[in-house]
Amino acid sequence: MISVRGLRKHYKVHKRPPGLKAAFRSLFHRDYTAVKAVDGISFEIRPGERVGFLGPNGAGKTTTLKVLSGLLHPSEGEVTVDGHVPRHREDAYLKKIMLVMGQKQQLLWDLPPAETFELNRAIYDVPREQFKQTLDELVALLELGDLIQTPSRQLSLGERMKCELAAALIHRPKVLFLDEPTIGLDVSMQVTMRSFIKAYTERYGATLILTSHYMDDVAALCPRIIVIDKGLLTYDGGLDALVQRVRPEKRVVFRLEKPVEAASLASLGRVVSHEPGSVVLQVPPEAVSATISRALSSLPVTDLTVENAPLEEVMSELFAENKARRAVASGEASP
Ligand SMILES: Nc1ncnc2c1ncn2[C@@H]1O[C@H](COP(=O)(O)OP(=O)(O)OP(=O)(O)O)[C@@H](O)[C@H]1O
Repeated sequence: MISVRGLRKHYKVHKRPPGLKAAFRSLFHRDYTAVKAVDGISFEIRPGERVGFLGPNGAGKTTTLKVLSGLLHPSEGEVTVDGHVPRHREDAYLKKIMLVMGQKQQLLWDLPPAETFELNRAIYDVPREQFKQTLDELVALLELGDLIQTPSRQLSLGERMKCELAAALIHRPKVLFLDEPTIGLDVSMQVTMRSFIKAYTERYGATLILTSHYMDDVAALCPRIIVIDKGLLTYDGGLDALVQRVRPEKRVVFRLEKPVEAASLASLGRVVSHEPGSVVLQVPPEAVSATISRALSSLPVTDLTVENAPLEEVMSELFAENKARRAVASGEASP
């Protein structure tokens, strides 16, 4: 469905030193440097897959999504989506995809979302009957109700994001590019958006590429993740496999009937947190059952759960690993 081979996107950026003299000189002679936003990445995505596209700030995620949706031309490499070359921006292609960027809006500011929906219906040439059916579904699934008749400028951020998503789905795209769709939303709105996106992709067999700095979005939606860092692909595989590779240790969470002394925990494992009513230990996977049986005989345990490390920690550890590897590589490269 999506094929990316050797994609590079380098931006040419004008650089000049500060000061009036430099400003004057730059009128006649401009110096440029290349920003390697994406520097040779390849991946394939099958129809109906949901993939998290992750990386630290400035990694090249948005740039890649813009290339995939045809807004930017690649500097090098081959990209196809469902047999189309995105940069040709054929009508047939634009009818199959959608791009929603959490920080950009397409809703008409002074008019109700219903007007944007109608405009998109006309742009995408959606038959009236299908439009009505899709809109009814979207209104029900996203609980939009009367919001679609309220001027967009009067909507809260979360209400607006729900309407943004609905506007982008009016033509029932098969491929969704979602760039930070839950940014700035409160926790319950994030949950609503996630379950809606999942329901939509399952219902229509749609393919999803999602970027998000909220790991709960990724955990809820994406069995597979692709990580890029400084324009290079550093991981492509299962989310679970990444957790096992980066942070194989397990967290055992014990709920306690009464507080315990810190000294009684030291021999059980690494203490991640210690509260009056609970304690969290980090232990290697092979030591989980032994730790549990020792804890049950020495602590007033009322309940316990075994968990993986939080995804945020796994990702920040991976980014730190990548940074350290780059530092070593550049150290080795320098004389
Ligand atoms: N139009 C542009 N001109 C020059 N450089 C750009 C342009 N757009 C992006 N960049 C640079 O390209 C790099 C990748 O940017 P991009 O927006 O793709 O990153 P990102 O992974 O989406 O980051 P974030 O998580 O912060 O949104 C950054 O160094 C950014 O400064």
